[in-house]
Formats: sequence, C-alpha cells, structure tokens
Amino acid sequence: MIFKKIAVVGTGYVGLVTGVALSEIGHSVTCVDIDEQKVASMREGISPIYEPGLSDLMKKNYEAGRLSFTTSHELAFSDADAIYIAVGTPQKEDGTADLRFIESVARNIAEHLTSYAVIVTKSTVPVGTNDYIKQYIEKHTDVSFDVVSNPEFLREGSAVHDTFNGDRIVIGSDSPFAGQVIEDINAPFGIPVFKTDIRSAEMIKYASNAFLATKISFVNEIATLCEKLGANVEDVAKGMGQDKRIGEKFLNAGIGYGGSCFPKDTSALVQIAGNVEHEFTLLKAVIEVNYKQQRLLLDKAKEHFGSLRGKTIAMLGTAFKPNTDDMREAASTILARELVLAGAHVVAYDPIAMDAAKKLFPEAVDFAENVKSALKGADAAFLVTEWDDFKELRPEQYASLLKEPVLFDGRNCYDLEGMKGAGMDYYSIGRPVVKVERELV
Ligand SMILES: NC(=O)c1ccc[n+]([C@@H]2O[C@H](COP(=O)([O-])OP(=O)(O)OC[C@H]3O[C@@H](n4cnc5c(N)ncnc54)[C@H](O)[C@@H]3O)[C@@H](O)[C@H]2O)c1
Ligand SMILES: O=c1ccn([C@@H]2O[C@H](COP(=O)(O)OP(=O)(O)O[C@H]3O[C@H](CO)[C@@H](O)[C@H](O)[C@H]3O)[C@@H](O)[C@H]2O)c(=O)[nH]1
Repeated sequence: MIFKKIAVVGTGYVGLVTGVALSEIGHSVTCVDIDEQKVASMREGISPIYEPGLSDLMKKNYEAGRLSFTTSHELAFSDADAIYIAVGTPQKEDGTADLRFIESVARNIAEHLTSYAVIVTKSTVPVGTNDYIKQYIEKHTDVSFDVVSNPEFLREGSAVHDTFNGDRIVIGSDSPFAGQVIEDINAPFGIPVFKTDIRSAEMIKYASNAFLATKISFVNEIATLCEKLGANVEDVAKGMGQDKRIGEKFLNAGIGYGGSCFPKDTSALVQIAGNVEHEFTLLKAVIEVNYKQQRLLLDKAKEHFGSLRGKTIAMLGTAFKPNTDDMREAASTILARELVLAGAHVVAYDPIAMDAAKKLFPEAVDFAENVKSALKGADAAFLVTEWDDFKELRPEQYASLLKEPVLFDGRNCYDLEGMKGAGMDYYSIGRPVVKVERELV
C-alpha cells in the first residue's frame, strides 16, 4: 500500500470524518477550514461536531502525526496527491443548490495548486458541477490535474461507522489514472467500488437520497391510511419489508425526514429536473407529504385538546435524529414555532443538541436540564427525536410526571401493548390511539 498525502477542504460532518478516516487507514491528511475557531478547537483535540467515535479517532491520528489542521489552503495543497472538496452545498431560497462554497474552493485550488493532484468532490453537487470545477481551474492555472466525483453516503449519528462499513464507494471519472488513484486511496477500507462517469456519479448521490426520501414519504402516507382504516403501519412495514425487492430499511413511519441532506437534496433535484424542462412530479409529492408530516403532532394535539392556548408541552428531542447535534431542518424547529404561535408554553430537552436549539427556537421556549424536569407538570409531551434516554423511560414514568397525561409520539418509540394500562393517552403515527379508561362521572 502506498500512503498518499491528502488535503481535505472543509471540516464539517463529511470533511472531518473523511479526513480522520483517511488518516486512520494510514494516509497523511491535512484538513483545511476557513473557520479559525474550528481549526483552533481541532488542534486542541476537540471535535467541533458531535459524532460518536469521532473525537477519539481524531485525537489518536493527530497525536500520531498523520492528521493536521490548518486555515492555509497553500499549506494544505502543497505536494498533495489528492484534494478532497467537502464544503457545504446548502439550499438557496428558490430550492437550488448554493454553490458559492464550491466556487470559492475552486478559486483556492487554482491559486495554490503547485503540482499534479486529483481533485475529488465529496460534496453533493448538481450534475455538471465537476465540469464547472474542472473548467474554472483549467482557466486559472497551468498545473495539470484531474477531477473525480466521489459522493459521500454517510449518515449523521453513525458517520464514523458508515465510513468504515459503507455499502459502496462511487468513483466517477473520465481519467482512468485519477479513478485508480482514488480507488487505491480507499483500498484499505475494503468496501466495494463502483466506477462510472462523472455525471452519473453526481446523479447517483441525488437519486439515492431522493429514493430514500420517497420511501419515507410513501410509508408515511400508508401510515395516514392505517390510522383512518384501523391498521397498524408497523406491521404493514414489516410485512412489506420482508419482500427483498422492497427491503425493510427506511420504512419507519414518523414525523417526516429532516436533516442537512434529504430536504435540500430533494429540492435541488426538482430544480435540476426543471432546468432541463422535466417536471419531477413524484419528488414534488414526496416533499409535500413531508411538509404535512412534520406538522402532524401539532394537528393531533389540537384535535385532542381543542386549543393549545395555555398548555405546557414538553418537547423531548430537538435534533433531527438521535446521536447528532445537528438541527438543520429538524421537525422540532417547526413544532416549537407553531406551538408558541398556538399559545402553548414549550419546555424542550435534548441530550446533545440543546445549545444549537437555543439559537433556533423562539425566545419563549424554555429548556429543561433533564428529561424528567421537562415532563414534570407539563400537560402533554411531544416525543420528537428517538434518543435512547427517552425510550428508556417507562410509560408509567410519563404518566406520573405529566399533568393530563398524554404522549404524542412522533417516532413510534413504544409498543402499543405496553401503553395499555400505563394510565396515559398515547398517540403515535399510523397506529391505533391508546386511551386511558376514565370513569364516567
Ligand atoms: N452532513 C452529512 O451527513 C452529509 C452526508 C453526505 C454528503 N453531504 C454533503 O457533503 C457536503 C458537506 O456537508 P457538511 O454537512 O459536512 O457541511 P458543513 O456545513 O458541516 O461543513 C462545511 C465546512 O466547510 C468549510 N468551508 C467553506 N468554504 C471553505 C473553503 N473555501 N475552504 C475551507 N473550508 C471551507 C466551512 O467553514 C465548514 O466548516 C455537502 O455538499 C453535503 O450535502 C453531507
Ligand atoms: O425509516 C426512516 C428513516 C429515516 N427517517 C428520517 O429521515 C431523516 C434522515 O435520516 P438518515 O438518513 O438516517 O440521516 P442523514 O444523516 O440525513 O443521512 C442521509 O443523508 C446523507 C446526506 O446526503 C446521506 O449521506 C445518507 O446516506 C442519508 O441516509 C431523519 O430525519 C430520520 O428521522 C425516517 O423518518 N424514517
């Protein structure tokens, strides 16, 4: 194995995890970020993001001298065999992908490239973006280089695990040499490689995310039908998933998908289609279903209480999924805003993402120190993120801490049988409602 000198541009969820993982398999990695605070923190051995297993691995490779951090593109790119682009491609107001960070990295590379390197795009970029990167750099430097599309499929909350255990590594290239360099770099991971052209690689990323989002919105529509027809979506999903052509994964009904990827990537793909005069009807419906789904707990609570004015709601979980501090496009943000607008008092708790939530939630929202103090005296609870801390609570504990008591579970964390006799009304997604048997007076 020939270990390479690698620069990674951007130290977010993808860049830092990629940099750390590449150093762990033996390469010499320099991570460069424009955020001085992030770089300072990483140099002190503190990961700027919460991701299970990342901190220890980062410290280990930093101390071993295989991993370094800088704010200087010049330093990072000098003699690099490969330059990985892992900057953000957020959503613009019109739904298209905002490529200004990609454009700035292209400028950085054109300015500081001193010898041949393979430029690898990990960021999720619209089809044709790698062609743009190539043309821009070619125009502004005489140094030779190749461009490779190498989309990333890791999930937040399990990013380190996913990087070492991915299903495939997609390498899109029009240069067999450059494609081989990236395959060699990744060889120690032992993950199957799929090679294709650059545009197909770019499309694989969007198509994969759009397909997974479609699976989620599909099962959520089935969940709504189950509620109306007296079926149980959990059993329905299990029964469907046993068909290998369907597969059991990503069929968990709930309050929709959030996060830094599905919402923006589905919108971007609708726009990418629009640019070539194709209306992506199916994906538009997926997005519309998700919009309704993210507000579902609110509808259920309004139906239960009549009005939410003056009610105290304990919000359990603010992160878009467990094991992350990421709040991008989290359903909790919508729910907190809408609950406050409806006149409710919100007390939120999240084991990890509370600092991020404080910056995003309306000022009227209070934050509790732990799950029990969030629940104590509240009229109802909204279970928004399926953290283990919440799932470990027994139904009776909710019932004894809540005033009314009623639990609106957006993630189907509890078994319906276990809820019967817990002394609490229990609403979940796509499953029958469990009601407390109250004495008639
Ligand atoms: N977050 C995920 O789970 C995930 C998974 C797969 C793919 N992706 C894609 O990967 C890309 C990165 O996502 P992320 O969530 O890691 O982003 P992020 O916003 O967490 O991090 C991006 C980092 O890039 C830095 N940056 C911006 N411009 C720079 C420049 N010119 N030079 C150096 N650093 C610069 C920023 O300061 C920031 O630290 C996106 O395209 C995203 O769609 C993300
Ligand atoms: O059956 C399911 C599975 C997920 N979700 C929700 O879908 C969202 C996304 O979850 P997940 O895919 O686990 O997390 P991400 O970190 O957003 O990862 C997705 O987005 C990344 C960024 O592009 C990709 O790299 C990953 O492959 C892709 O799974 C979350 O809100 C989940 O609650 C459901 O509602 N039901």
